[in-house]
Amino acid sequence: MTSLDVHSEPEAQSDYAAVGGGAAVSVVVNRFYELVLADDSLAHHFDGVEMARLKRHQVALVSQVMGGPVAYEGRDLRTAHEGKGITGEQFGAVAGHLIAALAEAGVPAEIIDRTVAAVAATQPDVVEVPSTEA
Ligand code: HEM
Repeated sequence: MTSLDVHSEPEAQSDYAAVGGGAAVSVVVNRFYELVLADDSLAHHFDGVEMARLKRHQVALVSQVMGGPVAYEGRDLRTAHEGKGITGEQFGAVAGHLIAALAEAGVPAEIIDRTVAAVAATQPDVVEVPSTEA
């Protein structure tokens, strides 16, 4: 290795830094909610929800799971989704929109996989009506 090898410490950077930090995460989250609200199977859940606040919390959550210097300080996810009757299918659709928004922003597949795995782990807290498919 020479002193010109700028890639000598690839693991030193968080996924958050690798994708471009807070500005990039904001772009992804804005696009994510555009896709969610355009999806007729999901949009009704967001009637009357203050989207600016929701986006702020979602940016913090995604930043945190990507290893950014941001702490999510919203409600715990079980409390936030309680009583909404969210189904396994709806959860899958929301996760799909997040993947699409990340991919559109040019986020590398490996980082998408890690981010979505962290989000998928929240399923037991969000879903109240398990998918009918086995
Ligand atoms: C894919 C995993 C999901 C994650 C990580 C997630 C994350 C979040 C977060 C961080 C908040 C903000 C909580 C707060 O403001 O304190 C929130 C709120 C909300 N989520 Fe989710 N969510 C997910 C799936 C879903 C699904 C599938 C639906 C329904 C289709 C949904 C509907 C909502 C609604 C309606 C709110 C606003 C609640 C309110 O302010 O009253 N979420 N979610």
